[in-house]
Amino acid sequence: MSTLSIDGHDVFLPGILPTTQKVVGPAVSCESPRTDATLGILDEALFPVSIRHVAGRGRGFFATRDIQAGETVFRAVPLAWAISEDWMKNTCWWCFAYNSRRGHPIKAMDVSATSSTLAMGNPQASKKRGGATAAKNGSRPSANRYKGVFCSLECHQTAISAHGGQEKWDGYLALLSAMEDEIQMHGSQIARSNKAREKTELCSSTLPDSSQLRAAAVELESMLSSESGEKRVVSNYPDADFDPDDLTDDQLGEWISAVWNTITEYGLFSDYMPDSSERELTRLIANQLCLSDALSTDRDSAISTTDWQTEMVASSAADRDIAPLEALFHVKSNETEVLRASICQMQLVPTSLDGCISTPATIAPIRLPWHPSPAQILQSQWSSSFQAAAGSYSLLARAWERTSNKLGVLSHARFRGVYYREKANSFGIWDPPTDVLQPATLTDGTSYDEREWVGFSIYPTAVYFNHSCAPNVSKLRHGRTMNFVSNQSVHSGEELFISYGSVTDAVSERRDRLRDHFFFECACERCIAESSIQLCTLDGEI
Ligand SMILES: C[S@@+](CC[C@H](N)C(=O)[O-])C[C@H]1O[C@@H](n2cnc3c(N)ncnc32)[C@H](O)[C@@H]1O
Repeated sequence: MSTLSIDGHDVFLPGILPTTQKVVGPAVSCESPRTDATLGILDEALFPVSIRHVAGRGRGFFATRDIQAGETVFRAVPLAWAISEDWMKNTCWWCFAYNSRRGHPIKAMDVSATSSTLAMGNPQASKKRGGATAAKNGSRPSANRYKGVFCSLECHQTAISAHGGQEKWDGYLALLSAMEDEIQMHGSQIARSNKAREKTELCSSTLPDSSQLRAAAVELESMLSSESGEKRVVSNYPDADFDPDDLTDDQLGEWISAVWNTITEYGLFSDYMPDSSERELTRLIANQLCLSDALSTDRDSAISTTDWQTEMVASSAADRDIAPLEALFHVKSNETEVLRASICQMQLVPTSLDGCISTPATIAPIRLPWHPSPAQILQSQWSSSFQAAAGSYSLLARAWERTSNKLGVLSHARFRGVYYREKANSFGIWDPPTDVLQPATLTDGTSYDEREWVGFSIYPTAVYFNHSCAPNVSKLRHGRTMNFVSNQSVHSGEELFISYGSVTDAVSERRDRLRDHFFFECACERCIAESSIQLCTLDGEI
């Protein structure tokens, strides 16, 4: 346990892993993405695109020559994926083929679960078959049998080898089963406490004032120190006139890590059950962590840009069906954007005595500064996105622990490094698989609304497509492969855009949606044009 003294306050720095604990897999951390100004042209013979920086949008794909409508400008394969809860039995876990009526014939069961299923019906059989193995491994067998389904034996075998062989594949299914156990065991209890929490949050008038908050924090801290025999947390209080925009990303990042240390140390939010879409994201992360264990046990993130470029191009070639792990290191993490938005929403310390709660007097814009205590964190109104992240981590970490003898330690930094890269960068897997802009353009007569959302997946080499509400590129999925096809002619040097969602709504709805789901203010040409028209109309009315 480390402590640091700032302005006479002991600042608690927990969460540093003991060196004896093994951390496997890639060191994906919360560092900023590599800027890769040098990514440049990929391979013109293969794809007519380059990656360049563009003011206000970061990196983007640009045409390196004139492109005709209907040309494939890029192709990508996934690094990790998760099938939606609703269609687990109907969607092939490898090629994403969807069969809504009959499901798929090949079922791959979690073998660790077999023993516990037997245990429930026949303890003797359990002892003989699986119980001993589970005991030897030191892991608890799951009560839930997780079954992957496949449309063919070939898909089944390919998935197993992609995961690093039968043992690792079994480990992945065991992890999913353990998550399912956690969901079922804690589900109803957690739903009750979520409801109670919502109720409290609605009654914002019941928020404690600053002296109550301090008293609660001091009480909790003294309770914790008397339990552990040492003084563990001393929190300080920030200046009241603080503006979160004064913080640099690095300062904010430091503060976020400190908050996560407190959250994980005290198991805060461990009673928060993520909703079904968060649970799907958590499964995607589970898949990515298991796959990365198979893909690269010892490699760290220090791969050179040139090697990565070669890998990126190679992974887009037709014979690859899994993206290189290194590509994930280049994906932009959205953590600071999400948390900046949260801080603005946080109503933390009442600054006046008349009961009016103002936006937080929160973080002093200094070194590492305000270290909230568990009581402060629990009594603050964290944004739902923060609760969701902490709840997802807690769910995965509990399941992970049950299978941890194989998987190493899941630190919050490792989880966040993946979570905030995959959260707003994954693509939905839809059936029918064509990303069309107008329902009328569907050739098979299916309407856009009838498309089924069967899961989602991260295609880390394709995340450089920025969004436009009038995109010039459409996504066309062919099995696991995502093809990016121009839907109009594009001149050399122009940027290539896809759409991140429905483009048929009004400008304010589109922008709200992009802000809520993808954490950015859309600055596409169409939004700018339509919002200036809106402003003119408003002016006219006034
Ligand atoms: C999937 S990434 C696209 C690649 C990204 N530009 C990068 O450098 O990694 C999505 C991010 O790009 C930026 N972005 C994409 N489309 C945008 C748009 N229309 N207006 C403003 N920012 C956009 C936002 O920062 C968003 O969070």
